[in-house]
Amino acid sequence: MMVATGLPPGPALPAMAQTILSVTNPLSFADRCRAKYGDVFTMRVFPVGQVVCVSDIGIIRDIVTSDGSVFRAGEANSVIEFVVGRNSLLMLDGGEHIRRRRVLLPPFRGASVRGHQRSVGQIAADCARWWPVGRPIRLLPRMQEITLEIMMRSVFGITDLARLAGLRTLVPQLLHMNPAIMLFPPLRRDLGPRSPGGRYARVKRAVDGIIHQEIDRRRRDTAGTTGEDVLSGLMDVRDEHGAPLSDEELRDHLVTLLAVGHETTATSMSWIFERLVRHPRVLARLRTEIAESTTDEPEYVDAVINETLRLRPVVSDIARVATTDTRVGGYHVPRGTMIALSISAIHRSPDQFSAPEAFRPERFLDGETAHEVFLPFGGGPHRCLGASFAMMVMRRVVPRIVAELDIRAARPEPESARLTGPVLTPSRGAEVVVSRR
Ligand code: HEM
Repeated sequence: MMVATGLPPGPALPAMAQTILSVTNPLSFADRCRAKYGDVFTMRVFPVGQVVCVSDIGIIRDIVTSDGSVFRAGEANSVIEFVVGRNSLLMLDGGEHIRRRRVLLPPFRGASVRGHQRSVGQIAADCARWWPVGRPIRLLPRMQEITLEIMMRSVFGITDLARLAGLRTLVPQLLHMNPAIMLFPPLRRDLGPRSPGGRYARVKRAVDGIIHQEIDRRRRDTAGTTGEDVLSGLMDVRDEHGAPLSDEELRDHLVTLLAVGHETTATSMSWIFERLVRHPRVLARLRTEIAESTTDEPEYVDAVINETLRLRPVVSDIARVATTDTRVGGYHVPRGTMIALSISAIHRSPDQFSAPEAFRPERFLDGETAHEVFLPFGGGPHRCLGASFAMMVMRRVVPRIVAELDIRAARPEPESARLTGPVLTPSRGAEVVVSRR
């Protein structure tokens, strides 16, 4: 194959204009670029610089399943190391990543995840009970309340009311930081209580304090770590030398799970309702299937979840950095280049899905959808560790809400997708009106 000498072509717009378009209108901007430049093109995005965007399934599969020697996730995620810590899976690649990931896997296997089903459904019902009726509400913050509660109880296993109350206030501040802190590392310096870095450091210290209190409590607990929650599972694991995880590792893993698990799942559930209220036939069938199903998990619930993850994959792009000079799609890509692998483009490609823009959950029941091109949780060594957990949460929360509430759109126009950090969110926060059934 001929190797072109420069980076792939891409839009000539100023970097700031490309940045604004890729945040406010990511799907249609990327579609326009693809239509003009093909499946591999270069965008210029502030503050990263040149980003090679890929929407060819073969290239994506090769990069995602590679061993991390050339295309690394750790480098691509380094911007959040100051939040999640250096032991986080998000910072690692290669052998070290595989070793740590193996240690983290047991609490995320099917049987362990199923243990949380009952409490998850109850948390959803308890939260939804307080939703105001008869006027427009944004579902996104309400779904975030539900998933935060689930993370605190099922993942952290916290029961102490003061700690729960503390995290309820602090976690949103930790995760919704001032974007300037993320973009400009010098701003992270603690220059006193009123500086952005000082405020952030205070929140982080408070969250870490609560996590360490919880870890200490478990270590002191003479009954041992027999809880059902993920933290108990992590405290039980031993590495290949028989050593338990250090407090610092436990903290980094818990904050990572919170950072990547809570908003992704909440946003997916918001998109599910954003789509459902605009597709009354699908909502009606879902309601009937839930009411009449003889199993705990009607197939149609999964089909609705999957169809939403297909059209609105909350992680729309998987990021890697090339750590040596290499080739991508016949182009020379220099070391240090950021690569964005577009899940949303694959999911909406007419080559892979018939009538790709149509919201039609049935496509997941009639065998039309090939497993290899449905990638909402990524693939390869970095595939989402919490995929089963996220699916379990959505399978419990969505039917509970559908069964207990009537939901309609607050406005007829569909919500567009925009980027909030790395997550594809509905532009009006999934605005609906609910009433009790
Ligand atoms: C609908 C919800 C979710 C979606 C769509 C999602 C999607 C993803 C994707 C696409 C990746 C791969 C990133 C890459 O290859 O670089 C990923 C990684 C990850 N996810 Fe999820 N996720 C969800 C929920 C969760 C939950 C609930 C948890 C944990 C409780 C979780 C934990 C993780 C972790 C730890 C990784 C890093 C894995 C590694 O690098 O080995 N995710 N997720």
